[in-house]
Amino acid sequence: MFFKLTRISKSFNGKQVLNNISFTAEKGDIISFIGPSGVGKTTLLKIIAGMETPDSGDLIFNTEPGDKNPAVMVFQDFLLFPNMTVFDNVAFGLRATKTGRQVIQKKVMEMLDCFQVREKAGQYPKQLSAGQQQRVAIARAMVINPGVLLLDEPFANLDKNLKADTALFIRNTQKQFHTTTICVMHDQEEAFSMSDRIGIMLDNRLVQFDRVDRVFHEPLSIEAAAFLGPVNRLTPETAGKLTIKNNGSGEDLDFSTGNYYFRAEAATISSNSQGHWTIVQIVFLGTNISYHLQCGTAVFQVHTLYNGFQTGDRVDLLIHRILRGENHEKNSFTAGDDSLDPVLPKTDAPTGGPYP
Ligand SMILES: Nc1ncnc2c1ncn2[C@@H]1O[C@H](COP(=O)(O)OP(=O)(O)OP(=O)(O)O)[C@@H](O)[C@H]1O
Repeated sequence: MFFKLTRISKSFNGKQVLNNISFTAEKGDIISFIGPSGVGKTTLLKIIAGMETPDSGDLIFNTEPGDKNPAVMVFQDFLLFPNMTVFDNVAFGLRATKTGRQVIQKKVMEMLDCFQVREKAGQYPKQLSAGQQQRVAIARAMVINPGVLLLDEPFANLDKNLKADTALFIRNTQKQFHTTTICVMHDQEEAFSMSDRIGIMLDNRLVQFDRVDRVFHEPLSIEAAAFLGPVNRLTPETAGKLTIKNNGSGEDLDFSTGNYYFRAEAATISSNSQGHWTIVQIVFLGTNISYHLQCGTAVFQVHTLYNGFQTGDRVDLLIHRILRGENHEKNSFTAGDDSLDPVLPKTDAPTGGPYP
């Protein structure tokens, strides 16, 4: 354990913004918290940074952050000093600790090398691209050897391609330095590509905290699954109008519980003029097409590669992988809390993709 939060709660003006948050971070972990706006992600980061005090709960560090290993937070707008060169921006924290000139020169240039902005050392922030500014901001934090690096929306100001590159870059550099890194963000793709573990925050609670693959493939609740993309809830009526493959144990599934569902990507459709399902809408998503299929009053979304279907076509629906999860209100999850067993996911299908 590197540090551990146990049952952290926080309210502002009587409104709860964090409800009983618990998790454990290991040394060198890259952890991202994702969730809708206002669920308390930045507040959580500030509590870890020591900038906010929780109303209740404990934050326990294995090695308490101090001058030699501070908890450093890089904010969304990363606030480089506009009137200082890149070199001086990165050197700022070291100068504040009265480090010698030669040591500063060496450490800063090493960091600029590592973050691939050495040739920008003499330039000012406004002469850099958004991605380069972001890298300088992280270099400025890293040069003072943080015990824990806290990144608030690190991709907020970057375009899509730059987000993907920066996510990989942050992952590789953080693994090289073995710096425990906690991020909060809206960008799911980047969270998945960058992190070892992900926490999903909904309604001011941590509803799932696990390895990236498990968060995606074994959601603990339909709400956690739905946060990552469209899901379709099965009823006895709809389940009778489609084919289910890879149903794992072969146990009878009680669709009347409403606890079974599938992701939009976990199904394929095939042409059948007598099929139960009619394509009622087609939405272009880029690589994939989102087909909206109707049967009676039910409308499901299926994401597949373009395969020439038109609105009004009748089709059959094949589900490759069914998920099971209760409403997260019932499915209370407190990761890292030794006094409680985390609720284990209950999938019926074998774990792991890819979907055929
Ligand atoms: N210092 C404060 N005083 C009063 N209310 C605050 C304070 N800080 C945050 N809040 C409120 O707490 C709630 C959670 O804010 P927070 O910034 O933690 O959410 P978030 O999940 O990071 O949102 P976003 O994704 O939009 O940045 C918001 O309603 C916000 O207005």
